[in-house]
Amino acid sequence: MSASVNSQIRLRLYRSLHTQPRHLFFCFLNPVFSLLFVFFLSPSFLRYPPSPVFPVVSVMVLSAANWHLLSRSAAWGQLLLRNGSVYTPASGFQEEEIREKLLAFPGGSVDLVKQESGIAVLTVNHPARMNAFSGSMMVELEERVSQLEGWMEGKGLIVQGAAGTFCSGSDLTAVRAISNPQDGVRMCMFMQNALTRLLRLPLFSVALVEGRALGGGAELTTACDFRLMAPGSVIQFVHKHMGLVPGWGGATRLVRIVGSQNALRMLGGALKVDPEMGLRIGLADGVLEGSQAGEESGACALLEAKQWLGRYTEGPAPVIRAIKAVVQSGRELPLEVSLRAERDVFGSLWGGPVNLQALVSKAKHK
Ligand SMILES: CC[C@@H](C(=O)O)C(=O)SCCNC(=O)CCNC(=O)[C@H](O)C(C)(C)COP(=O)(O)OP(=O)(O)OC[C@H]1O[C@@H](n2cnc3c(N)ncnc32)[C@H](O)[C@@H]1OP(=O)(O)O
Repeated sequence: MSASVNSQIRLRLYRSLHTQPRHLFFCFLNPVFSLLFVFFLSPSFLRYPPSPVFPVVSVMVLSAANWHLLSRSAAWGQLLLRNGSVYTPASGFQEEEIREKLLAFPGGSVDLVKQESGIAVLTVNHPARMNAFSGSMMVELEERVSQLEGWMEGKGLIVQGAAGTFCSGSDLTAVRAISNPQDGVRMCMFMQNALTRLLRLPLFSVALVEGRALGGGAELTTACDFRLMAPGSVIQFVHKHMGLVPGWGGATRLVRIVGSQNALRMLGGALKVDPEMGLRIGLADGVLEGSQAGEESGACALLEAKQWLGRYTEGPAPVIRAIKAVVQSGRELPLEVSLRAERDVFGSLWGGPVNLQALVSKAKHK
């Protein structure tokens, strides 16, 4: 197993022990049961006089196996519980039920193209409805995030909308059909899981905002590390006008990006944030030049976004992914847990091929 995979597992173990303290209890209980089993059921105890060899050797073997399994099981437990999700079956969230329901509202697609360069492009594709998320697109988004989680060569991700506009939120046809609170909350949990996992991916992600990012579309932009806005584009949390607040995690992430005062203004006033305002409040990380109009503009914007992202994704994948991993820990974890995670990620790189190569080449950072 590669060092970076190992460090990912350890990182998940930290998260798991932090967010699921009961794992600590099992870590303790499992060895205790093993010891009881060895001492009272071992053949040497069923004989007289008892020989110490079997229990001692068994305790040693079981302790090693226990440690290995337990440290892995907490991590893998977290992985099995859908790797970085907020809501799990343990917290009463039945993902399959809402998935079935969402699939009853088809239309559009969420397309993923992974490139050799380590940059992937995720396209929200439903132009007839300004790229609104149908139910099946929500399910597809979650599937694409799973694919990206398994993509060990990935360094960067561009999230865009098809046909020159970003995304107009939930498809109102689906919204009307599931307008009861129970289904609404389950849809919100499903999307919170998918978008949280999107933001936690160990690669640099950027939302390429052309045209409009409305409602859930505005929330999607906050699930990326960066936002690049094209001239004339708008990010607008229209939820207030819908008698709602954001539910896909957009408010929580927005506060972390622009601060609570700006978030209050944006949500309270359903403000239309243009590129200039986006830059001023820290929502946008860059504005595209985008002089091109018509059909060509989308391809140009994507090319520009790739070049913009290139300054962060230039270099070997393990290093790029490690950088995102330590920043992600700092974003989410308590100080001491994050410091330990940083130590482990650091340890996975120190003395590794890239590090040794850099030492040999005596790089100067002028
Ligand atoms: C759960 C709530 C929240 C969330 O998930 O967090 C949401 O996201 S709720 C959805 C919020 N979004 C909206 O309310 C968008 C409503 N639409 C508009 O404001 C406008 O359509 C537009 C996006 C500003 C575009 O306006 P314009 O350029 O004038 O085009 P059209 O209005 O003609 O739109 C073309 C076509 O697209 C359909 N459309 C647009 N958005 C949606 C949507 N979210 N759901 C379903 N359909 C949508 C629009 O109805 C037009 O279709 P036709 O009428 O069939 O031509």
